[in-house]
Amino acid sequence: MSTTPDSQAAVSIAGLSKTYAGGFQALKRVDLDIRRGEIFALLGPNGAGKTTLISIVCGIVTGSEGRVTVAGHDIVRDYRVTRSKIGLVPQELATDAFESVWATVSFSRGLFGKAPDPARIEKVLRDLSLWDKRNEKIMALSGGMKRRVMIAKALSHEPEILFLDEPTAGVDVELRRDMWEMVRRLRDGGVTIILTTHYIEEAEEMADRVGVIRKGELILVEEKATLMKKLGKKQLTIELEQPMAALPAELAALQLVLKPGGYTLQRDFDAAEASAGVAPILKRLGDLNIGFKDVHTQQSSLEDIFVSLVHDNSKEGAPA
Ligand SMILES: Nc1ncnc2c1ncn2[C@@H]1O[C@H](COP(=O)(O)OP(=O)(O)OP(=O)(O)O)[C@@H](O)[C@H]1O
Repeated sequence: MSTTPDSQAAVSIAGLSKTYAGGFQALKRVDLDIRRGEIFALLGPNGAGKTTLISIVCGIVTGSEGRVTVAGHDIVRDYRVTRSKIGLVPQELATDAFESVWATVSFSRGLFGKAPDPARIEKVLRDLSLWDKRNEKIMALSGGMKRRVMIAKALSHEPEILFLDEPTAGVDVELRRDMWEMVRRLRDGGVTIILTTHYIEEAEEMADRVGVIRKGELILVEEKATLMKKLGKKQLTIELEQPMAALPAELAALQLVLKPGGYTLQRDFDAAEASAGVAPILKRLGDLNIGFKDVHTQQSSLEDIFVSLVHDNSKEGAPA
């Protein structure tokens, strides 16, 4: 277990624990390095410790043990420096309802000691489709627009690292897609993104790497693509024209299974063998003159993987 933060990382967390005043341990010796320029998705069920982790890095909550650095700066010793490098979009919409969008976002920049920069604020508002609303009071905006304002505030001081805590909870599909697009643009512009989410689809769509946290423990950190490859499954289903009374030995040798009723053949692949496996099976059926009406494959999603990690793995601990 590492105890020295990595100064090259955007965020380096070493041996971080948090016990709240009542004695509840929300984080247990978490080690995690967030690479510069990546989109990192932190997944976990309710109460797993995601907000606690983000809040510590952003200096809102104090850790009980361990060290965190942001771009090589200690978050406690160099608080002002590290905080100015971070933009935080919290779960709760917290902003002054009576101010205009423009004033709110400009003021936010000022809080970080940055000189006014109307061109920068204009760009942020335009990128978030808020430009037309710049003179409206926050209270007059829809929920989705208010959420955009929260993001604009977080971006107003040009952070290197953006934390998004459940960014699309409760937003409609269109806004969710817009936000994903925007997050990608930010990443392409060099911003490191850390997001927490309940929507596995969001992590699947967006993340370069995924971390899974459960009961305060980081049980897995993996490239999303590797995770899908390692733990993903594919299932091939073949609907036959004529039912089979029993599975012929030639098909059993291909690890096909005959489902009750005799009309359906099935075969499970792990992700590594899946792409190569389907065609030979279909060819073999053709050679044996076995007619089929339909063939489909189903791929397990990150959701299946996540559910199995969080629920089935409680005794074994982290997977290899
Ligand atoms: N100030 C606090 N005092 C005591 N316990 C707390 C405090 N804040 C959070 N907790 C507890 O710590 C645990 C982790 O909470 P946290 O908000 O970090 O989880 P989360 O993964 O972000 O969950 P959610 O997605 O529901 O926000 C929860 O059991 C929560 O009740």
